[in-house]
Amino acid sequence: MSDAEPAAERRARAAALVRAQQGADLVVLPELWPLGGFAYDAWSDGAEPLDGPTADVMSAAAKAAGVWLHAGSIVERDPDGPVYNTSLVFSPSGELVHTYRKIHRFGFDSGEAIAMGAGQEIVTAATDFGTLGLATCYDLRFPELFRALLDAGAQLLVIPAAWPERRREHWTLLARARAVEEQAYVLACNTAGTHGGVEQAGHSLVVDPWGKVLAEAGMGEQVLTVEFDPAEVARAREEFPVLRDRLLGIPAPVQR
Ligand SMILES: NC(=O)CCC(=O)C(=O)O
Repeated sequence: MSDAEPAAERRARAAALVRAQQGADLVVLPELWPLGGFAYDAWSDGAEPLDGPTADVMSAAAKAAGVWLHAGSIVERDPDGPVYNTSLVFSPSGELVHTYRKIHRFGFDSGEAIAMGAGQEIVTAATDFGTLGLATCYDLRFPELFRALLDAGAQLLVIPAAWPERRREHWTLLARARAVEEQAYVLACNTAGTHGGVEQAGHSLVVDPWGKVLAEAGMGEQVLTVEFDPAEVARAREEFPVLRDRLLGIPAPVQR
């Protein structure tokens, strides 16, 4: 995507791509794709409610395709608070069944970190093919969030992102790390093109619970189609039961 593409056109184009995925179980879009992850200037005017234009077209697209749809995230306008970076999950009947407000805001003392509110809730979503654990982009750097998602039953970690090209190695490395660490599938969907002039890395990837990359996109915009068996999560956890050895309550440091 390019900064020059108006949000309405981008929504229509993304909806057509979703509709074309009939037969899939789950479709995932990236973070903040309607306005752009680094397009800070567009956020205030372009923020929308949970029943706004993105939710409308995505609900219809999920229903038309008959798929579970993680529609990436929007800049959510909360009438009673700040804006949030909010992910939307639709059922195959087009119902908005889950939302997740990004917990860790990127930018340190600028950008998202000052323009948006922080989410406060861990969110999982039960589907016919397993429990999704929701996280967004910069969240990927915080393993404690993924441990909390694991404890909440997550088997497939779905991570939309707007991750820049200059840190692409971190993106692929951390996606694999989270898969190995939680013995879960990681479905990491990144933007391509430019957001607010920042070149995006693309390279969406799907990683299995052993850390094997099942598929990885290139840097440009593309639809990545991957077939895998969700039951592999239970098999991996049984065959290599590392999670049983967790120390639930790390001992306090000893003063010497
Ligand atoms: N949109 C983001 O959260 C960007 C995160 C990022 O660039 C990084 O963690 O590096």
